[in-house]
Amino acid sequence: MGVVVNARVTWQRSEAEGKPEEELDVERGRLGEENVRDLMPKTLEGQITMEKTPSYFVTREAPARIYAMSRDTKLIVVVRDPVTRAISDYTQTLSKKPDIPTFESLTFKNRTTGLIDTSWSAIQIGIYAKHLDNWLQFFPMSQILFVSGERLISDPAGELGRVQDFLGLKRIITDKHFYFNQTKGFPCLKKAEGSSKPHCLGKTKGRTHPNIDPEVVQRLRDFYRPFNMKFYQMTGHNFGWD
Ligand SMILES: Nc1ncnc2c1ncn2[C@@H]1O[C@H](COP(=O)(O)OS(=O)(=O)O)[C@@H](OP(=O)(O)O)[C@H]1O
Repeated sequence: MGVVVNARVTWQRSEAEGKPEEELDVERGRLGEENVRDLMPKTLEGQITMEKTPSYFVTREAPARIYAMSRDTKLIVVVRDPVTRAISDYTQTLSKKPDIPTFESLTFKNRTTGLIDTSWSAIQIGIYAKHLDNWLQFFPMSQILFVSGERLISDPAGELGRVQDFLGLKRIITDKHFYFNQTKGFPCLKKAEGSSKPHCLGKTKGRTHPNIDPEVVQRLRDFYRPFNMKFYQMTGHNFGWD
């Protein structure tokens, strides 16, 4: 969640460097593996450094680059229902560019035939099985943890429990760390490290989504179903999106 609660974990967030993530991704691509290490915070013996960039999972070159930097890297990916994910993605773009076409018109290559535009990134990113295939060329499943975005909201401590186990950390973060904030409509931390104040995620997390034509939503559900099934099979985990 971008807030360090466990002192064994140090955090690198790309936005913290003051540049848009896309720009940084390009820059990192040009920099080469050794220099990526230089961008990381200094880590003490026994500490874990985390780095988070949303586009890694869907970037073709990312698995090879990360493997070249450290083949022992543990990978954590938060996934949510790809249909909701696409709408959330669209909502984010809409907040920056209010003049873009409707979600419904961007979804289809041809609305009459119902042909979905899989080249639209909001749709492409949700084909998780395809992206995972790319990672499995370099990393075994045992080094990848998929966190359920839905459970991260309904049971944050439970999901964080899985993360801590995966990282070999003591379960320091428990139910006691969270409360449900009625105004925000999401769980928040009772207090962040070094502060006695509660901490919710920012205004850009948990935006209201626009209403989408239910027929379009259904068409997308049908589109994603086989990819979701494949993904459940590959991960051995039913995320319950269908
Ligand atoms: N605790 C809590 N508080 C607020 N929001 C929460 C929380 N847990 C998960 N979420 C969901 O996180 C979604 C936003 O994450 P992003 O996709 O923007 O993350 S990322 O930084 O781009 O990786 C965001 O998606 P939207 O609802 O579409 O805004 C939230 O649903």
